[in-house]
Amino acid sequence: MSEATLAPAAVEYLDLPALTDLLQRIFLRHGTSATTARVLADNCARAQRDGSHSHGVFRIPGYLSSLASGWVNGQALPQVEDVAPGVVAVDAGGGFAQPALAAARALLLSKARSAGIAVLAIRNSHHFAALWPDVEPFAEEGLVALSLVNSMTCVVPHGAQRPLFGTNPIAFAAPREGAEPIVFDLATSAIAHGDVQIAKRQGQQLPPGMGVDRDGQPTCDPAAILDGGALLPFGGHKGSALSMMVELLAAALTGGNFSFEFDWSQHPGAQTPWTGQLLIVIDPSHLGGGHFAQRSGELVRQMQAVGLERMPGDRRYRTRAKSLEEGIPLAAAELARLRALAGDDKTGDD
Ligand SMILES: NC(=O)C1=CN([C@@H]2O[C@H](COP(=O)(O)OP(=O)(O)OC[C@H]3O[C@@H](n4cnc5c(N)ncnc54)[C@H](OP(=O)(O)O)[C@@H]3O)[C@@H](O)[C@H]2O)C=CC1
Ligand SMILES: O=C(O)C1=NCCCC1
Repeated sequence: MSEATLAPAAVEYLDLPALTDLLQRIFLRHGTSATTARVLADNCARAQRDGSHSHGVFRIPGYLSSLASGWVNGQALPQVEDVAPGVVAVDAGGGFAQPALAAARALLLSKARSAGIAVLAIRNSHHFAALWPDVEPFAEEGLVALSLVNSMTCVVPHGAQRPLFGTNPIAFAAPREGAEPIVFDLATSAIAHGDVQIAKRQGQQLPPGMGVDRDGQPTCDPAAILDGGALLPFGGHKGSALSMMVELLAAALTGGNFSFEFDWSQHPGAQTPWTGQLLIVIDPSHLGGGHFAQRSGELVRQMQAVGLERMPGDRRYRTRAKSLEEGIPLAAAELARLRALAGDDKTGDD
């Protein structure tokens, strides 16, 4: 059937509280604690609201199969350690990274405000989400935040023969006077693993330069990358160096696993990387005369004056505004699957 004769997929709209509630009930029904269900649902619903499609509801089956396989502990109680005036550590207990961050957040914030800078080292944790939700709220409170998390071996270091690094994202958020925070959040691979999975599902080819097949040959076929192939770092040796830095800061520094160190082969269905995460939070009121938000606003104005039309984060903020106005669009079939997973549809297959 040609595209022109295809009926548009049916779409339904939920507001943020309704989607969060639905996702929370799914997590609860599949073995997480109430806190973990609340934190993950909030994270995932906000990703969907902002159009972070590779890390929104697309991830729910992976969360659930990882829980079902016993790979990740949905009941873990994060242990927060007050290490030094500017250092907080958390042992996530083999649970998710986001509840660990939530448990340590107040202490991290008060240390950053009093010392000017504070570091949070999360270890023994699973991060399966977008990274911007971890940093953006700090910038909304006037702080600068940087976070790094490593994932699972699927990226060939520049100049190497086989994969070793994860897709290892870096997210940064800074306050800006009179506007939303400046935020970027990017995988250090040429493309996120989730986007390769989505391309495969949709039968699309990738642009050149994203990955290699099982023989190390360049390919645009997402299936060849996922089936024994690998991704490449973005920007050659430069992205590769940043990915190495993420391994060092998110794993070696926190006490977490490198992307190549965990073995999930005995847990069919496991998809969540068991690694570590680092967050650095700076209170700019201690530095630079305390005018950081004005200065960042000035920088953006100058970037616009030389022709910049789109800042990192603009697409998300636009999608967020549209979602708040119209509701969060979800394919009707996807929403039906989510409702079945929550037990809302007693005839549904979950
Ligand atoms: N948990 C994990 O282990 C992993 C998670 N991820 C997540 O995957 C997600 C997607 O990553 P990735 O595919 O690298 O992200 P993208 O390449 O889509 O975007 C990266 C950043 O660049 C911005 N951007 C994109 N296009 C432009 C442009 N033309 N001009 C200016 N800025 C632009 C984006 O802003 P905007 O958001 O507004 O589009 C975003 O901040 C991230 O949320 C990341 O955290 C990735 C790897 C591993
Ligand atoms: O898209 C990615 O790349 C990843 N996202 C979640 C964790 C695994 C890697």
